[in-house]
Amino acid sequence: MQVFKFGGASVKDADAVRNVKNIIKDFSEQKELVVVVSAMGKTTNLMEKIVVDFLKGNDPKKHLEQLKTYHTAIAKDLFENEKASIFTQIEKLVYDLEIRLSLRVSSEDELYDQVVCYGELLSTHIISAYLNQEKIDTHFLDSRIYIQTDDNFREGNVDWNWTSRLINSDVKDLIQNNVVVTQGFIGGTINNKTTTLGREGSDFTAAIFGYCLDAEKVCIWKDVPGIMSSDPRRVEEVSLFKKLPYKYAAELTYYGASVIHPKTIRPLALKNIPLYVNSFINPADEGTVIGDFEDYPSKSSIIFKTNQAIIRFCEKDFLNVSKGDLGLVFSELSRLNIKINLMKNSALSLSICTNNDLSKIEKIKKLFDDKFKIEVIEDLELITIKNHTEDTVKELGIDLSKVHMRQISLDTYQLVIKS
Ligand SMILES: Nc1ncnc2c1ncn2[C@@H]1O[C@H](COP(=O)(O)OP(=O)(O)O)[C@@H](O)[C@H]1O
Ligand SMILES: N[C@@H](CC(=O)OP(=O)(O)O)C(=O)O
Repeated sequence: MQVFKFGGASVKDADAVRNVKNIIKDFSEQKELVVVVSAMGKTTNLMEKIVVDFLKGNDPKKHLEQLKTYHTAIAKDLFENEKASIFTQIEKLVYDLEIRLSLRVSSEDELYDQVVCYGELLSTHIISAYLNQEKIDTHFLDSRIYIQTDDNFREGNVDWNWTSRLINSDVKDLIQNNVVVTQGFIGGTINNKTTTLGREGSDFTAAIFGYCLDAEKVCIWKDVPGIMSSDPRRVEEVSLFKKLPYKYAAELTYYGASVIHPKTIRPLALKNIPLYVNSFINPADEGTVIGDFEDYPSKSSIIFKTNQAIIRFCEKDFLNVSKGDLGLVFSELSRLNIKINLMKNSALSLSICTNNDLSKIEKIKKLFDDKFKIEVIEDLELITIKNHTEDTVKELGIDLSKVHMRQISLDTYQLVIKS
């Protein structure tokens, strides 16, 4: 069996959905298939606006209306029968969401997950109904019942044992006669609360299904030809990696290559399941395959990680920083799930480059205000060059006097600059 994943860009309008249908149709005649789908276009950003509006006490009606109009317009273009049940389903989902907003929750993060999931629920309802209309026998699967997580809202941790058992108990049978369509990005807890797996987490969902079902391969369909030496939106001259070892791909995603979610590689590598990255624009093209390959690429790749901040813990009263409870700093960073993307220490300070999550940074400031003088620099970008050469560094044309942090090793060159 195989797992396909289609992200927001691949289902952003009716023509895009028709293209996805053609890709599935070509394939589904011969094979068992699970299709993981994200929210349409930029819907998740809109869902986040609904949450923010609601928390500010503003009426989210305008955004709810936008949500309904966008999905209804796509459905109108796709469905021949204007009385098809999908139209009632869209209305009902948006109505449910409105009710959901008024129900009690124990935290803002919990509310976020209960709301944001509607993007994926809308897209999968539309796509599975459309595939059925197009005579592709399709089963709609609610992934919240199968992907079991803890209640760490906004970044649920997968319970692999239950998830694997639940997926195996049903999905293996379902794929015999149907294409199974399910949501990326969302899971559920033992108390039937919805959780999410972290922004852009649908790639990870595909890897979870692939792992649990011992897939022959997982294929994520993107708007690029595959994994390139850099983000083609940022760098003009890029080349395609045809083959990548799991470890190299894991490194690229760790440094911030947004083309694959960082959690995707591990489950697949553990079972030696190849991950294909293909273009939904040119589906017949070769793309990239990530697998158990020996050869580490030697060409340079440049990775941009935006929305970064530096937290600098500086000495107070000339006390060497290393005497100032560094162990405690690391344990609090870990407790707050603050990821260290780059780190540098000196006699007088410890600097950490991390994702610019203001609420977490505020917590750190409060915790260590008495021990260190804490400085925060925001609006930064972390640039990583793998296999750097003098030329690749020069081509970036960065004024080194404006660099906030720099680290160079034999095969990796990293710097943090104002974005
Ligand atoms: N090394 C890279 N190779 C290819 N694409 C990259 C790379 N780094 C970043 N990207 C970006 O990733 C985008 C695809 O990922 P994303 O937009 O998250 O897809 P989706 O939402 O469909 O899952 C591309 O449009 C490209 O701009
Ligand atoms: N819809 C979610 C999950 C996701 O993975 O989306 P995409 O596949 O479009 O990156 C998000 O935007 O975060």
